[in-house]
Amino acid sequence: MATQELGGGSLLIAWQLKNKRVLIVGGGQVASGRIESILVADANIILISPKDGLTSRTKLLLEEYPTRITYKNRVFLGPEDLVGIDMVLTAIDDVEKSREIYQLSREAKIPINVADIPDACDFYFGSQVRDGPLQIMISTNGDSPRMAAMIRQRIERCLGGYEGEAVKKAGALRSKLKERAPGVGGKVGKKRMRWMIDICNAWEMEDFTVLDDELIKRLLDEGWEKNRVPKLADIGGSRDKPTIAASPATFVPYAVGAIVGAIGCAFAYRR
Ligand SMILES: C[C@@]1(CC(=O)O)C2=NC(=C\c3[nH]c(c(CCC(=O)O)c3CC(=O)O)Cc3[nH]c(c(CC(=O)O)c3CCC(=O)O)/C=C3\N/C(=C\2)[C@@H](CCC(=O)O)[C@]3(C)CC(=O)O)/[C@H]1CCC(=O)O
Ligand SMILES: NC(=O)c1ccc[n+]([C@@H]2O[C@H](COP(=O)([O-])OP(=O)(O)OC[C@H]3O[C@@H](n4cnc5c(N)ncnc54)[C@H](O)[C@@H]3O)[C@@H](O)[C@H]2O)c1
Repeated sequence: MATQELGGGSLLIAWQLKNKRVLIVGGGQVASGRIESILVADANIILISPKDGLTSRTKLLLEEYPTRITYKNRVFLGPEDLVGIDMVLTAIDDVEKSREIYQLSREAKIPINVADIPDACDFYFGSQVRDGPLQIMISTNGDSPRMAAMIRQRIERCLGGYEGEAVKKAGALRSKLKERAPGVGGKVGKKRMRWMIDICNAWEMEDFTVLDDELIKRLLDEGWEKNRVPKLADIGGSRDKPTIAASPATFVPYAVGAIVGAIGCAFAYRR
């Protein structure tokens, strides 16, 4: 199989911004979208923009997140506004000023995005689908932001609405598993990864959404500890009814569970 030609794109990464300080210059429509993206990433915002230029969406965000956003009712002043800043985003209707802020940020080695000048960006924003911890980014690398938004809508139509919750529960299972079998790499790491892959492959994605603390404990007791891959029903869980306590007599061993799972998957993937 021929490989796709490498090049002409950008590096799509999930930048960890928690507790970092992000300067946003401008308070208009574009800035309000940037504010939301940065709040999602758990960073702190310093917003510089004269009050008369704030849109109602930006004002609402300032009201809703007073401790996460430090607001400065003025224009950008100069290098002093960049002190202690980890990332700069500008969304202002002033190209000269944007370029000036870009130069200052480069000198200070702070990564910057200038909303309307692609060649003054260290990184671009993308169109994104967000569902809890699940984020999907679409980039056309500057070729067509409108088409990026349209492709996002297509992806949204294909999703079932439960994927974010399923991912969140899989995350809860993984962290409980790591508590029982701690350590990075080595034999335990390999075994842990193998078991997580087997569980994810054997379960329907929707099944994860019903996992709670009790079911996670049972899954680890009956699955991880016994080197098995039980299905949701095997641990007393159900997508139709509330959790019931699983008695040892009702526990279906892995082999039977795998056959049922395979049939289930075959149905799930038929469209
Ligand atoms: C994805 C999204 C994310 C976001 O901004 O959060 C985003 N733009 C969105 C929408 C959008 N932006 C524009 C239109 C009008 C129609 C059109 O031009 O297509 C629409 C459509 C609409 O509003 O529906 C105008 C526009 N955009 C840029 C310029 C400057 C230029 O191109 O020179 C101009 C003025 C062009 C001119 O003057 O003609 C530049 C950039 N816009 C990017 C991102 C980066 C490249 C992303 C990529 O290519 O994948 C990049 C390079 C820099 C950056 O901003 O990071 C968001 C979709 C959110 C969503 O709905 O999902
Ligand atoms: N990248 C994109 O996706 C995209 C999409 C649409 C528009 N744009 C461009 O992004 C820019 C912002 O768009 P908008 O719709 O949010 O504009 P807007 O006019 O609604 O907002 C501009 C904001 O910048 C503030 N401002 C102006 N000069 C300032 C300064 N020196 N210091 C601090 N704040 C200042 C204004 O008070 C206002 O709040 C425009 O140039 C627009 O062409 C980019």
